[in-house]
Amino acid sequence: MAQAPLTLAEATDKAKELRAQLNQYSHEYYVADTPTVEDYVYDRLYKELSDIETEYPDLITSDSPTQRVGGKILQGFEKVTHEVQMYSLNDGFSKEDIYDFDERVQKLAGKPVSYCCELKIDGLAISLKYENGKFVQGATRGDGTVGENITENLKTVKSIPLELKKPISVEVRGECYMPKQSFVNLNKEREEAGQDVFANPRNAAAGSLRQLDTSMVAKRNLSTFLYTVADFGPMTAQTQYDALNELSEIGFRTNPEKKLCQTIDEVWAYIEEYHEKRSELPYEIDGIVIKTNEFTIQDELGFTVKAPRWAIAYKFPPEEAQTIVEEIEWTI
Ligand SMILES: NC(=O)c1cc2c(=O)c3cc(F)ccc3oc2nc1N
Repeated sequence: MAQAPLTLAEATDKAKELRAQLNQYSHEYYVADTPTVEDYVYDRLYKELSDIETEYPDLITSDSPTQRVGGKILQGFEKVTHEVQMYSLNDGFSKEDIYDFDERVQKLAGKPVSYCCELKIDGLAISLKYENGKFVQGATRGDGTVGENITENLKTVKSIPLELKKPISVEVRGECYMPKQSFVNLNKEREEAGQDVFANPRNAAAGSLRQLDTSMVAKRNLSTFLYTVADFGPMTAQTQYDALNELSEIGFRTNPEKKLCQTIDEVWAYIEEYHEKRSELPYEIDGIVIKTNEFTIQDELGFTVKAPRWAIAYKFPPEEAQTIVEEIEWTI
C-alpha cells in the first residue's frame, strides 16, 4: 500500500535517521570489511532516502550516501599546494640495504630504535583534508608540493569517509588502489568493449582518478588504506603504530597487516613473510615500508630534499604480471 507522503518535518527526521543508518552500514562494509546486513537491506533504505531527497532536495547533505554516485562532469583538475610536503620514500632492494638503513638510523638516533612495518600498497598517493569532521579536499601527490584537486572523484570512493566519527580538522595521507579482482573484471569489460586494457591495478587506479566524469569513478570500485597524519589537529598519537590505530578509530580504512618490530631482524622476517604471502593478498603490494615508530625519532632524523631519513621502502623483485592475472582467472 502506498505510504501517505511525509510532511517536511517527518521527512527531515527520517532522512537524518536513514543517512546515519546507511553510513554505518557503508562503514562496516567498505572500511571495516565486516558487513552486518545483506545488500537488499541497504538498497531498500537507500531507495527510501533517495525518494525523500527527490521529494525534498533541500534535505540533501554533503555526507548523504546518495552523493557517492557522482554524476558531475568536471572541466579539469585545479592545482592544490600541499601545506605539508608530500615526500617520496628512499628505496632498498636487498637485505644489505635494509641493515645499512638500520645502522644509519641507530647511529643518528644514538639509541636502539623500534620500527613500524607496513605493506607498501601499489596505488596512488592521496591527501585528504577534513574540517570539523567533514571531507573538504582530496588531492594527488603531484610533485610533492603541488598536486591535483580530485575531491569530487574521491567522494565516490566508498572507503573514504565523507564525515569522520569526531568533528575534528585533520589532514591525512594514504594510498588509493584498485583491488586485484576489480582490476581483472575491469580489463575483461574493456577487452569486450574493444578498449585498451590497463597494464596493472596501479595504472587502473590512476586512470580512474583522472576521469572527468565522476560517475565513471564511482563504478571502478576503488579503495584506500590511510597511513600518515600530516596535520594532527587534536590527534594524540606519539608513534606511527598508534597513529594507524587512531586513524582507524576516527573512521579511516587502515591496513591490518602492520607490525611493530623491535629489531631489524624482526623487520627482515616480516619482509620475507609478506614476500611469500604477496600473491594471496586481494590487493597489489610492491614492497614493505619500514618507519621508525617513535615520532620523536622521526623529528630528530627529519627529511632530505627528497625523502624522510626515518623510513625506507623495501621493494620486492617485480612479480611476473602474467602469474597475477592467471592466478585470479583461475579463481573466477
Ligand atoms: N604505499 C604505501 O603503502 C605507503 C607509502 C608511504 C609513503 O609514500 C610515505 C612517504 C613519506 F614521505 C613518509 C611516510 C610514508 O609512508 C608510507 N606508508 C605506506 N604504507
